[in-house]
Amino acid sequence: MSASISTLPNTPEPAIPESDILPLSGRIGVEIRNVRLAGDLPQPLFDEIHRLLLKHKALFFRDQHHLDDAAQEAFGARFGGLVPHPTIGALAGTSSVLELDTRRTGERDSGQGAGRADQWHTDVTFVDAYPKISVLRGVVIPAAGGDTVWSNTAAVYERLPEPLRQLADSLWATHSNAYDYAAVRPHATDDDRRQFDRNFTKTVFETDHPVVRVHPETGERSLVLGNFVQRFVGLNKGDSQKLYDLFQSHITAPENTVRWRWRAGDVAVWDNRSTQHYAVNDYGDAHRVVRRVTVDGEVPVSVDGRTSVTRNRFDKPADRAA
Ligand SMILES: O=C(O)CCC(=O)C(=O)O
Ligand SMILES: [Fe+2]
Repeated sequence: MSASISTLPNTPEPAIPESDILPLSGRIGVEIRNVRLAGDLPQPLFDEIHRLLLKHKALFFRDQHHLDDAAQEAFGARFGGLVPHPTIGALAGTSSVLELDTRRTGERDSGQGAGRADQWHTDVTFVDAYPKISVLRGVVIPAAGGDTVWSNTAAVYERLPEPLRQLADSLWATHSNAYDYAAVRPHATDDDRRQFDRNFTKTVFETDHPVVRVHPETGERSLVLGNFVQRFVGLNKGDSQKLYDLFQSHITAPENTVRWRWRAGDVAVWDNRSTQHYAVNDYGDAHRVVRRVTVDGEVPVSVDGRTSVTRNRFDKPADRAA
């Protein structure tokens, strides 16, 4: 006699069925279907989203048109306390939203050039306890272009040749928001430069992070680099640049990345402790607006148990900040 339903072991329904989890590449990123993001998601569903985030590093949800700033913040706050950007602050009327709008410079400039984050980076690594998770919502998306690419820096670390892994384990890097804007933005106007000084770097931070951090939730090791790195501790600029390029070349290798083609209403969530990302700047003058909330992070811990330190934090002198 075949087992009747009532005698089958009691396996609970998964909070997200397998068929709604779509891998987007071999090493990072899944799209999750049929979930309506909100601050009041049932706990089992939220726990599953959190578990998938730790596993896949980046999650993507289409058609979240119901989300406004407050609802995006409410969903983000399920992961922990939200933090505004340390120098730009929060969009008016929100507690922590950062807007990247290609038509708005000045007050709203992210410091990455008129809303174009086209440098490989991890968010806000110039402070010690930088955000652990970012939640980004597509608001205005160009008809073509404007994709974002993420890299899995834990997968990169795991696949480094052993001698490079050992080197990375032993290195520390100084990160700062006061990077060489003119070098990164050769076409920037004097006004752009002044806005950068006035907003993004009105307070300058210099923080030393281990190049390899141990993830506080998974125990995985990942690389902590990206465009806020100034130099490696104990190395000069020239040697630092070569080593940086070497490690970054592994991070930006297509095999370690996922690329998301945005539509308005999409939401991307990434584990900022084990990823870098890059907003592709290929849409000319087309309008693009995205809004981000970030969740307060932990101070990174190195493979030998030491923690990151902010070495320097100072306000720009009045003549630069004016
Ligand atoms: O514009 C994007 O797609 C990404 C912007 C970015 O770097 C961020 O929101 O942290
Ligand atoms: Fe970013």
